[in-house]
Amino acid sequence: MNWSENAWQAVNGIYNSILKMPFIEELSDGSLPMKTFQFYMLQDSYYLEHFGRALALIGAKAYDVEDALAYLQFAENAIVVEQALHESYFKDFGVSNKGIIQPACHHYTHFLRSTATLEPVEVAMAATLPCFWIYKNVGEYIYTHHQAAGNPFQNWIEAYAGEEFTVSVERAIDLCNKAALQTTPQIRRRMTEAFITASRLEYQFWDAAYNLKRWEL
Ligand SMILES: Cc1ncc(CO)c(N)n1
Ligand SMILES: Cc1ncsc1CCO
Repeated sequence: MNWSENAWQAVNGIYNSILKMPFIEELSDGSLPMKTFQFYMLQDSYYLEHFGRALALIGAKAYDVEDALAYLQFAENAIVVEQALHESYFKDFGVSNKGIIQPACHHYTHFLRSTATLEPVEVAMAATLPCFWIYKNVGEYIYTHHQAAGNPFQNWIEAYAGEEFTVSVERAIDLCNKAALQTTPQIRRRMTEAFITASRLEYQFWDAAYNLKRWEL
């Protein structure tokens, strides 16, 4: 079993819990309240900015120039392509002020930022992998099992279930497997730990959006 198969097995319970979340069910059938989706989108635009910065740091630290290029391209995509999706939703919502980063987004982005800065590059690669992999699988799951006509979230679903995103995800998985193969058992274990933590934070991110969880003070 390669590193990614083993890591996915470790988060299979988290992934299955994510599929059962009310946020995902209501996103699938189109019934998610618009203000909930709006909260999510605004937080997610902050998330993608910092995710992009973390990917760029990984690109800067990568051992091979090929890996550097891949992560710099992921970084650019996260910031440019995804922001376009967000901008179009912001226009639909009439949002002019994004507000501040709320706790779940703050936690996740700072986990990515500190891991990318302080941990070995292999661990940082593993920390960013759930963002790719869980979203692709959730996007495909919704796309294949829960097509609802006239779903207002169809653009979102198609962005993550799409071919272009799949290519990036497979590349990120391959690069993590290569990194795991070339590193020490100790760092490999830390990669898995970071992968699990990021998967938990994916769950928390949706849970917080569903409950509109803001700073209490
Ligand atoms: C929180 C989160 N994780 C992953 C992705 C996928 O890019 C996203 N847009 N938002
Ligand atoms: C993981 C991810 N999410 C949005 S863009 C991106 C990188 C894909 O190239």
